[in-house]
Amino acid sequence: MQLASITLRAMRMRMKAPFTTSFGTEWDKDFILVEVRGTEGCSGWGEAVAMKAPLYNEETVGTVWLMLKDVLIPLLWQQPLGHPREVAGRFRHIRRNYMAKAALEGALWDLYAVKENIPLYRALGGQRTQIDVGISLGIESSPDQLLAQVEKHVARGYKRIKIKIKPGWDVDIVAAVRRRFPAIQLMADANSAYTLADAARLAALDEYNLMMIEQPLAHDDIIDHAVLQKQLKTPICLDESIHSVEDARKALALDSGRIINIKIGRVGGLTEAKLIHDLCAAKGVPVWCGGMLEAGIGRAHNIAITTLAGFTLPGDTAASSRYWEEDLIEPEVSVQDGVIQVPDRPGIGYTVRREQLDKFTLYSETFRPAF
Ligand SMILES: O=C(O)CCC(=O)c1ccccc1C(=O)O
Ligand SMILES: [Mg+2]
Repeated sequence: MQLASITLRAMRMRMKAPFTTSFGTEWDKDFILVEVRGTEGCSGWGEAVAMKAPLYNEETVGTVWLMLKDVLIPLLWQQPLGHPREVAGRFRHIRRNYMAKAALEGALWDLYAVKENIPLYRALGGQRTQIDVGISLGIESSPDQLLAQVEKHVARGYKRIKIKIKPGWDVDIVAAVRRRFPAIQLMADANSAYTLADAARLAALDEYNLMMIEQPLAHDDIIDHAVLQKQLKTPICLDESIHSVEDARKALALDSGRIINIKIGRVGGLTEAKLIHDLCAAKGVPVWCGGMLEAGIGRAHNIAITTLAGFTLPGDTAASSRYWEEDLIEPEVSVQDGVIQVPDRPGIGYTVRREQLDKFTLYSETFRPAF
């Protein structure tokens, strides 16, 4: 793969509504887009999912920019790349910075698929032509407001409802949602808001037939999660704690959780995401694709990875219109009866709307190989 240039864009897009988790409220979405250009003029696109502040993990929009510019892009210029699956190896000696790596690797996978004239999901070995999706609903200012959100999205056909919990917004809220919607597939995500001292409170959730409880304990823990899992009937799903297939192997060996949320950005890219998928498939552990409130390009990558056979549970990839007045891609991601039709066009399968991109670009910089 010959590269002519790489352009980074710092983006800011206003969401339709603020999104609140146990770690805070997000309204303006700041993120970085990566465009890799081949020598024949084709482009591949990637989206970095790091937030403005290090609340979900340690990366930020600022650290991603720095890593891409000073470390990762220069590594690409060193020698030509044969195939995008080599990118992860090229970056392996660089510690962490998974979201920065994933954004660049994703753009290279897209460029590769465009040049091969095949859909990205096919390049990854995906088979599904449609995927089931759920939705992640943030913390609201009252239980009634959350119930209204649940009602609205159940009516739209989302196959699974995830609600965010934190101390003080947990058992009563889950009980209220379950009382009103006895039959829906329901789960809760704590974003690391609890400790083992809360085990009894978390065990009280066993009564409500949740599909899983996502990341109840610390973002860097797999030991306490294993202790907690023994006290719960509800399966634990790990999100923040898993950054690699090695992390996944260790967590499954300890029984720290029985389901894994795979986020491409959190694990350093599509290649590592696929390795985690393959490990879990071999062990009969269900996986699903998480979300980071992505705009269209990140959303398209999530759709592509979800076509792998082991993604047996509905993920968090909701419709563009759940987040944005107007997305950056054409067509937008649409959900009908809880299903997304996977686009069969080359690359990510959606067209990037450049005029729309320019509207939300705060700053951009282009890098070229030095000869
Ligand atoms: O709708 C989405 O993209 C998923 C939203 C979500 O749950 C989330 C959003 C931002 C950061 C972390 C998480 C999470 O899965 O923990
Ligand atoms: Mg989560």
